[in-house]
Amino acid sequence: MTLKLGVPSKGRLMEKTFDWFADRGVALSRTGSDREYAGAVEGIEGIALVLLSAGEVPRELAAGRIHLGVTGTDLIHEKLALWERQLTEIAPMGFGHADLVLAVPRLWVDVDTLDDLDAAAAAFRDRHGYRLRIATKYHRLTREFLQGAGVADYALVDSQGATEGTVKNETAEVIADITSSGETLRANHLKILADGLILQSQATLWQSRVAAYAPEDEAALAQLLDRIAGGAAAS
Ligand SMILES: Nc1ncnc2c1ncn2[C@@H]1O[C@H](COP(=O)(O)OP(=O)(O)OP(=O)(O)O)[C@@H](O)[C@H]1O
Ligand SMILES: O=P(O)(O)OC[C@H]1O[C@H](OP(=O)(O)OP(=O)(O)O)[C@H](O)[C@@H]1O
Repeated sequence: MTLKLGVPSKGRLMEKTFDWFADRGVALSRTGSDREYAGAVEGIEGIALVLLSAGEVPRELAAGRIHLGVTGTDLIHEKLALWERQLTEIAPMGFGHADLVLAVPRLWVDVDTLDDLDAAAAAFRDRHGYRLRIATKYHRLTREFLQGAGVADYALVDSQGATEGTVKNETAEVIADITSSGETLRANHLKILADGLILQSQATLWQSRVAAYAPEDEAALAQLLDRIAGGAAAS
């Protein structure tokens, strides 16, 4: 058996994940051609690299097909209702910081809080005959948050990307999406509700509690946890 480590296969999360492990004496690399999803781990024996989409890491951890995985807190909390039973959080990694927020058109001058949104949602329904639409890919987290806030008069619209564009495209009035620099919200004339922070996320290393661990996997894991406990080497 080998200990399977799942990491995002491309983009900002992959590069920063590789740097984070390198700082702890574990070299992750992509092997083969640019387009081949194959990788290698050097520095600790018995670990295999699995390259996959950040969005699929939660499912693979929960199924026990990978032992360790890197992805954002947002994706774990959204996709795994029972994540605390299925996973252990090993280490927040200090990058991939993003806030999941509720945002409304900047032109809605009377709507700055969840209470305002609640009132606006009722007025919207009266005026238009259908519910205020909130576009998001974070269905569970958004529903839970709005339930906690007592906002019920809305309909979720699925948006798997370019969510901020849905307001201009008139397929939604409100969005729940992640923001980092805030540029995308600003460019799309949206503002965050004052109490509209749903979740703060960052890239995190998770361990599956349901995967099978052979003795050699336990040994590789112990070595890796030692390196992580030792922190980043001074560069
Ligand atoms: N602008 C951003 N700044 C920082 N972190 C971000 C940003 N956008 C997304 N993230 C984080 O990166 C992780 C992956 O995001 P996302 O689901 O958008 O994946 P992706 O890069 O589109 O890859 P894939 O489509 O393969 O899943 C999430 O945890 C998210 O919080
Ligand atoms: O606050 P900012 O720094 O502008 O970043 C936020 C944007 O980044 C992510 O989009 P991504 O680039 O992953 O594309 P997507 O919308 O297709 O998911 C996110 O969905 C926001 O749109």
